[in-house]
Amino acid sequence: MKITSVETFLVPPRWLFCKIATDEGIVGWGEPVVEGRAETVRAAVGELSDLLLGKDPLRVEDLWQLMTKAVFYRGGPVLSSAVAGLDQALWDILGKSLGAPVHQLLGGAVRDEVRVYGWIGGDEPSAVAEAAAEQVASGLTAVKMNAAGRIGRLPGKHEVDGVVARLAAVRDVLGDERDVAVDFHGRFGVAAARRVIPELAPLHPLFVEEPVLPEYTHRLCDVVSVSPVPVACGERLYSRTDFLPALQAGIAVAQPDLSHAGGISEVRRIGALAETFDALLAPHCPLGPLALAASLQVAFATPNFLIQEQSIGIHYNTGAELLDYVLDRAPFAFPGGAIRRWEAPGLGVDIDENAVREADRAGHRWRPPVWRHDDGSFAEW
Ligand SMILES: O=C(O)[C@@H](O)[C@H](O)[C@H](O)CO
Ligand SMILES: [Mg+2]
Repeated sequence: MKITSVETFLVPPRWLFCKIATDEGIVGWGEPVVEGRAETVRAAVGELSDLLLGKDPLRVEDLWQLMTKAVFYRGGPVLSSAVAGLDQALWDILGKSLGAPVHQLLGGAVRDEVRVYGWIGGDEPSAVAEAAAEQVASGLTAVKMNAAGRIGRLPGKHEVDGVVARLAAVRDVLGDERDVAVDFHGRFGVAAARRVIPELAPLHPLFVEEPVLPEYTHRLCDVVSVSPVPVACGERLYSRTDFLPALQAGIAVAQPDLSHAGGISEVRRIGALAETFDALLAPHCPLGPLALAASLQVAFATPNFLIQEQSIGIHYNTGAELLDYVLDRAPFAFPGGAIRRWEAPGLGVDIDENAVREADRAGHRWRPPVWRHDDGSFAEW
């Protein structure tokens, strides 16, 4: 089998899909994207396709080695995301060529369903509580909220009280049976995270996420060591070697994104590395159907797995959602808050190619918001 073409599609709300075609008619789909830089990743995919055209797509690992190493300059969000989506498409082709779902190729299923969570937004405690109620009504048993909106690196009492009040309002709606995780988004500094997390602990968040920015991973241990709540991070880490210091710092939950961290091939290895630190895998995924399917295939076959993020119904992906791009929506249903394992070959996604081509004609220009503090200086989003 030989690869004959690599195409990309810029689809709203903020994603990029790729399609690898072969001379035997089998095609594979993937999602190579980093949010806000879809066109940059699209260019990187175009350059990487030089390494793929004419090659045997079934040699997934050899092609992964080429894509990550034969470029000399390696790693980082753009290149690793480009490789990630192409890697997903290669696994899709491998599975389809063998008539097997990817999780079977990864050693077979270790679980029958994957618990999923959805994001909830809102500024005031009442707004975030309302968003939580909506997600509970949709069937989810777990949600994730931001700790705070625009906030100082060293928040004062009023701001800290606000963070606690937001989580308390959500806990009220969820009761004791459901779970809520709290995303700090790197907005707090190390000292602030050390101060705030113990105050959140009585409300039992499932984990706190990105308490420090990825560039301060060398300070992560100072947060983990005083945190009564499990610490998670990884959406802005792109490889095994990026995860090593975070795991050494003691994170409990590793959150590689299947579309950022080198795809199925590398996230599989990040999961194994995490296991040697007694850490769990909970892939990041505010993305589309291919990224979610790749995450689920890994989850079905990974023992040290916790929970999966998914973007259905979240409000910041406005105008389109992942179900718009699939012909068969049934696999993405989450009765009881969990997605059941399904056995279609490859990634198991029935892509609506017409919808994808149509969406690409409109494209998108999604960018992260730019925030400022009251004094006019830059604020972390
Ligand atoms: O954990 C999450 O889903 C968020 O931190 C998103 O990754 C961020 O808004 C960029 O998409
Ligand atoms: Mg996050």
